[in-house]
Amino acid sequence: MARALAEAPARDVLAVGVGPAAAAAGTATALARAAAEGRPFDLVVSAGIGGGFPPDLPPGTPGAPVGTPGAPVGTPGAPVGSLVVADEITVADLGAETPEGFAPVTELGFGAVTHRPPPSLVREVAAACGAATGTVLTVSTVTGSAERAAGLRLRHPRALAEAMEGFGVAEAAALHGLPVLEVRAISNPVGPRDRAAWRIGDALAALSDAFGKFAPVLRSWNTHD
Ligand SMILES: O=C(O)c1cccc(C(=O)CC[C@H]2O[C@@H](n3cnc4c(=O)[nH]cnc43)[C@H](O)[C@@H]2O)c1
Repeated sequence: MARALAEAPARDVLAVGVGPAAAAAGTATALARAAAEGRPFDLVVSAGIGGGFPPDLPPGTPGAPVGTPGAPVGTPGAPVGSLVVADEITVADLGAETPEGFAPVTELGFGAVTHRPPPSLVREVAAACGAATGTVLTVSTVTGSAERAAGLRLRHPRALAEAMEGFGVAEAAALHGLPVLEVRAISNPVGPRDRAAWRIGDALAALSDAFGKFAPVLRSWNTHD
């Protein structure tokens, strides 16, 4: 989180735990405390590792990997080791199962399922660190099957990645009228559970490298969107 100060902006790094509820509670508490102390934040960044949806390239494309079954051909994805900056932060499993399939809470008449970070900030941060931009889903359960991956991809064709905190952080930021950004370094493919394939160390190294590259953007970014 970054604070507007007369001199260099201050940054606080907070480990808020795993999952949207812990992330929302931790973020909201920190924002409220800072505001009460007269040192409010002006930007909230949710960052961590995440699962990347494999790209579904047209058949015959050289080197085309096997993507998510059921995803429209040509759907982009996020390979392990890559970076994603969310242009949409969407909660994927907040809703109800109905005979017609999953219904998001918005269709039931409640709340929100998507937050949109400021487009210019997304563009500038992604350009600075070589990240792809797209939807990052927030889930409460790490996807562990091809069927669920395919279902998510069908409902969210723009999704590049899934993680577990972004929507919670975004809800807290929205409550405080603050812009939010989500950055994920891809540690594993979204799909059938294969714990041995997770590259957490490499993803954390990529994330820390990315912060070094886009920190100047955060410092100079003004809320002009
Ligand atoms: O299942 C395990 O053995 C296991 C071991 C270490 C970590 C985990 C996690 O589930 C970490 C969740 C943590 O990382 C983010 N994350 C990373 N990849 C994904 C994913 O494919 N789907 C959802 N979340 C993911 C998440 O934001 C959490 O903070 C499991």
